[in-house]
Amino acid sequence: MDEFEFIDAIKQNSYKQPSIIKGVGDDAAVFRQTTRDIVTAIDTFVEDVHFSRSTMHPSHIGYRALAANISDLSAMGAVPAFYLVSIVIPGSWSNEELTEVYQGMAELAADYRMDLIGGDTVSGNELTISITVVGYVNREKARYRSTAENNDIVFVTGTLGDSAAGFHILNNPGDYKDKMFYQRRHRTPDMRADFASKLERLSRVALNDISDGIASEAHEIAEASRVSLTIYEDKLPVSPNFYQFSTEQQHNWKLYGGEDFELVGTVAKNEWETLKAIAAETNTPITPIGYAKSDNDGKYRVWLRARDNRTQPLQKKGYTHRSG
Ligand SMILES: Nc1ncnc2c1ncn2[C@@H]1O[C@H](COP(=O)(O)OP(=O)(O)OP(=O)(O)O)[C@@H](O)[C@H]1O
Ligand SMILES: Cc1ncc(C[n+]2csc(CCOP(=O)(O)O)c2C)c(N)n1
Ligand SMILES: [Mg+2]
Ligand SMILES: [Mg+2]
Ligand SMILES: [Mg+2]
Repeated sequence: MDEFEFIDAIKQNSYKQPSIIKGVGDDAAVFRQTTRDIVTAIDTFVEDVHFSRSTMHPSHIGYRALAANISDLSAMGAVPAFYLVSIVIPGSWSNEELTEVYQGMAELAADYRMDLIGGDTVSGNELTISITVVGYVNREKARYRSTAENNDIVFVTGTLGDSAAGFHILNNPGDYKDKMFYQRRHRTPDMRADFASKLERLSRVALNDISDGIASEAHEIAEASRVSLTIYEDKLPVSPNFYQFSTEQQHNWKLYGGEDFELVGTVAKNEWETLKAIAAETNTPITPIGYAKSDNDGKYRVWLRARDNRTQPLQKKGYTHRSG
């Protein structure tokens, strides 16, 4: 299959989004928008950095690459609409495997009526997938990291540390409780897009998605909003059998593991009940885990409070690609 046959094989025959004017097949795609604001993001996934063939089937690789991007749209409160895929393909990947990568993306895209409207195909040394996503929000309704305020409640969706646990299990085969659950959370993470877009009913909410670990993302909210956050360690939600892992693994995975693609945010106390109602409507577990304070020394810290009330600064560490 040459480049052109490959593009032919992966392209959609019809589009679901009414705003599309030109999809795959020209020099660029065209869509029209008059009333809503457009939200766009890109994330890149590299073999042996973000995924490996030993722990992921090709369809999981596609699924998770698109999932991570939908997660960024969700963190903006946007409804997903389009995606474009740039792929670098090494000779060692077969046509069947590449088709499965795209099928993994298409499976998740179908849940959100997303259309594949373009991309780029080149050969190279490591399988590398960059996905650009486009979504919509109603005017002025994009949700930013920078809007947390004094006395807000800090909340998180779902459970933390499952993806890192799943990655550990895939790399260290053995007997584990809920093995399939953890593997699924790593390979095909749950999306919070429906919950996130309904948050437009709130007058204000700060949002960030958890790709690097809640420690890192909580700092991003604190710094962008110029507030300090206090998080209660024993309130951080974990899955029922998470206790099977060592204390150190639990601590590291839930705070710094990343790739859970849950949402962390802050909301005013008087809108907590509305937030809970939206969570119930969309079957989204949410947990209050702490609070925001503006009375600080200009450092905008994140504090971690242990069960015995001892409070320490939470380090802004997680999975980072470049240091120094
Ligand atoms: N190479 C780059 N060139 C231009 N802008 C960039 C580049 N890398 C990141 N950015 C921008 O920096 C901001 C933060 O990006 P970052 O990738 O940290 O966010 P994220 O996607 O939420 O996190 P993650 O990549 O861990 O999922 C975004 O506005 C992003 O578009
Ligand atoms: C083979 C393999 N090695 C390591 C990891 C773990 N990992 C990779 S990137 C990342 C953080 C998010 O990255 P980004 O900031 O690029 O979104 C994490 C936790 C993995 N999933 N697969
Ligand atoms: Mg990014
Ligand atoms: Mg993000
Ligand atoms: Mg991201």
